[in-house]
Amino acid sequence: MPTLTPPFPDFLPEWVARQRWYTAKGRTPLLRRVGGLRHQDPDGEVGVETWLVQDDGGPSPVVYQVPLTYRGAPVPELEHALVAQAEHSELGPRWIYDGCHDPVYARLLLATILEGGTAESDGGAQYGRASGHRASGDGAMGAHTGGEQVRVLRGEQSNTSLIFEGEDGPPVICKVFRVLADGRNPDVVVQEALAAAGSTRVPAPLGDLYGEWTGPAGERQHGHLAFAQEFLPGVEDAWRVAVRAATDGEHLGERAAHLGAAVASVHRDLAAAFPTHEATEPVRAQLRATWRDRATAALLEAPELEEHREAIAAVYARTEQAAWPGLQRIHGDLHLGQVIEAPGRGWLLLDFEGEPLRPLGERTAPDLALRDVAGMLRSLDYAAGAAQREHGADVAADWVARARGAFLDGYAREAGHDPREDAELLAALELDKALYEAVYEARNRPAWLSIPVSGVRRLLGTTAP
Ligand SMILES: Nc1ncnc2c1ncn2[C@@H]1O[C@H](COP(=O)(O)OP(=O)(O)O)[C@@H](O)[C@H]1O
Ligand SMILES: O=P(O)(O)O[C@H]1O[C@H](CO)[C@@H](O[C@H]2O[C@H](CO)[C@@H](O)[C@H](O)[C@H]2O)[C@H](O)[C@H]1O
Repeated sequence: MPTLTPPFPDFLPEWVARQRWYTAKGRTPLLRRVGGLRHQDPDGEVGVETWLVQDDGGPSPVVYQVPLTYRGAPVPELEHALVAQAEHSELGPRWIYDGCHDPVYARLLLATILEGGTAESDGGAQYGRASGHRASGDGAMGAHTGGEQVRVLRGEQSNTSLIFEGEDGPPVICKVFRVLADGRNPDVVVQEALAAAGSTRVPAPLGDLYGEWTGPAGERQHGHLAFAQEFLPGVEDAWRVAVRAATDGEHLGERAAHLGAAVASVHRDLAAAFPTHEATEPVRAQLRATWRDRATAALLEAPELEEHREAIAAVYARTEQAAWPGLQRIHGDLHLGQVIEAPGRGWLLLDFEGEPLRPLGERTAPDLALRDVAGMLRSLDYAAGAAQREHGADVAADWVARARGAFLDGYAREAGHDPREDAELLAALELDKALYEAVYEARNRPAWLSIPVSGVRRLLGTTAP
């Protein structure tokens, strides 16, 4: 049995702990291999292996996907992605890299998806599946022959996205899910359903990788490992557009209204493609209980909000008297960073995975479409906060209110009803989102915590948006 010195337990947990996608920041991962597989490098030179590891060191067990490549010589361009340098008892010195940054892994992944390949592994098989949808302007998806340039999308993310651009086919973005959940990933399921319904508000899904691993009780679990879709090069996301506008003192105006209309159109298609439910009293009580539980958990992680405990409960209680619209499938984690502006196509929505900190069952359950509206309203507030924080901008006092107003006007026109008519619900959902954000920032970007904390305080000053 060949051995590696140092062995994986000596370097992998420490490397995982430093990754942006590691969910239990500040703790030491306690990793256990629950699946994985070896890929065959067509040139037989680079070892490619995906590790699926369960971390028992956090508040609850999390399964991570860690693709690694093994090379016999260092690659200077991959220095930033070096996981460890080790000695293999048979092969000699090995440089071990984060596979997502290594083009050899990236091309194998895309080929497995687009060619519908199967790979056997110690934890069960992995299957690639091409979706049959086509990127706009070009149909030749199978023409990806491996000659394209591959790069990793930069920026703050909970997953790792690889971009393939070249002359072999239209550009593709392939998201490698870092945190795995037992069940089909909503990002894949929802985008596929919207594309099948003919929605023009999402990029074309191109295919996915599905795999198996061993669950905590020794049971077989399975879910999506990666998702490939049409990549729209050179586009800007709405977050950049909004922060720049806030910094430059420009109002978003019609652009915000179009954004509202795009969200309303996706909601209409989601309501047609997935089951809808009436918000019966037990359902309402259940949703309120979820908000309250989340608030309790948020106060533990952001203790500066503790003094608002009762005021928060009062905002939720006010929804008891309100009329509730029906529940439907929604985006679930909608913010400005999830929307891109594509030339000639307008705003497109991305990333239907839901809030990564919530359990999968909660993320896929029908919910109020207003939750997404609340997410965008919060995000416009964030954009102003970021313009001040990051760019020292003196954002006009009415910038946020006008952007939010225009967004809601556009939504109302397209949807045929105005979310402002559901003021109590919208306030509760904005508060729930701001509390989620406080937890997210406390864990990931403590320097930004003041943005959602001020948001919570502002929301508690009034119940109207
Ligand atoms: N199909 C696409 N075309 C162009 N850019 C994209 C596409 N998909 C994602 N992006 C860019 O990547 C960013 C992150 O994508 P997202 O799906 O939100 O990943 P994550 O789950 O890691 O947050 C987006 O904000 C956008 O800028
Ligand atoms: O895009 P993700 O699915 O990883 O979403 C997570 O990270 C987001 C930060 O990138 C976080 O969004 C918060 O910050 C945004 C600015 O960076 C802001 O536009 C959003 O309104 C705010 O919620 C998101 O909550 C989190 O789930």
